[in-house]
Amino acid sequence: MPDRKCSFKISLAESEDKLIETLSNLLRRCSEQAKDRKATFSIGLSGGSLVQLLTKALRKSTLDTSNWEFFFCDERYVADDHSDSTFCAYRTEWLSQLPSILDSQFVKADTTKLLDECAADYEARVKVKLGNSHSVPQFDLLLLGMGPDGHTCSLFPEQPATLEETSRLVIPIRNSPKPPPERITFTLPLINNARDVAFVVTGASKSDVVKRVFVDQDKQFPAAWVDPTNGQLTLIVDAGAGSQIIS
Ligand SMILES: O=C(O)[C@H](O)[C@@H](O)[C@H](O)[C@H](O)COP(=O)(O)O
Repeated sequence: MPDRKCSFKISLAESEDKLIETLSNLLRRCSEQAKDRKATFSIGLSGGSLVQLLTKALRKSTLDTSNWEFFFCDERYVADDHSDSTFCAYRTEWLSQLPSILDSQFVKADTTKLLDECAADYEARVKVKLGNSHSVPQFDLLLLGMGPDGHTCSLFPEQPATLEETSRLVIPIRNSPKPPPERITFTLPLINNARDVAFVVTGASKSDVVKRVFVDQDKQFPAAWVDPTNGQLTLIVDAGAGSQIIS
């Protein structure tokens, strides 16, 4: 197996309840560790199935989320109230299920700006919020999903140049192979500077790509580039997604 910079842990959950418990334990650990360091807990969100899973984990955990700040590891370039918006997906879900989480706790992209400006502006917001305007800010936790093509955030295998970005922390994406075509996304320098990065991947249809990304570290898949420099990488999988990596 190729080497990693980070410490890597796999958590295999036998049922959805177990997976939610694992996710809630991760949230507890990361938020408690953050509390020892500073006033807020910064967490980067992804879309897809994570919206529901995270909602269930937060409901189960009864954690105090009042000092948490929610960012978006990627966002679709649509209006905030559009059904494609990842912010809208969380806000809609949490309004009824987690009403204690306030709108002011979301640091969202301003998609009224032109796409390039929207990405640059989000990078600036991240830097201001995380208090590091000169170097790369450090998230406490990034929660990532992975598509069947091995994409993560909005870093797609068809757009390998996005993986080579070294200066910008948030970039615009055009012609995304997965609709909608315009997006913004965190880049690897920001992702790999996080303290904790966790992938949550479910479903037997992803078992092959899970093996190729997390065991073979096959760099044709963007998710295989995630390797937090001084951080912890966790892969949370259900029995289906993990079937080819656990003997
Ligand atoms: O913006 C998007 O299109 C989604 O956020 C997407 O990137 C998602 O995170 C992955 O495809 C995994 O999604 P699932 O966990 O639902 O398979």
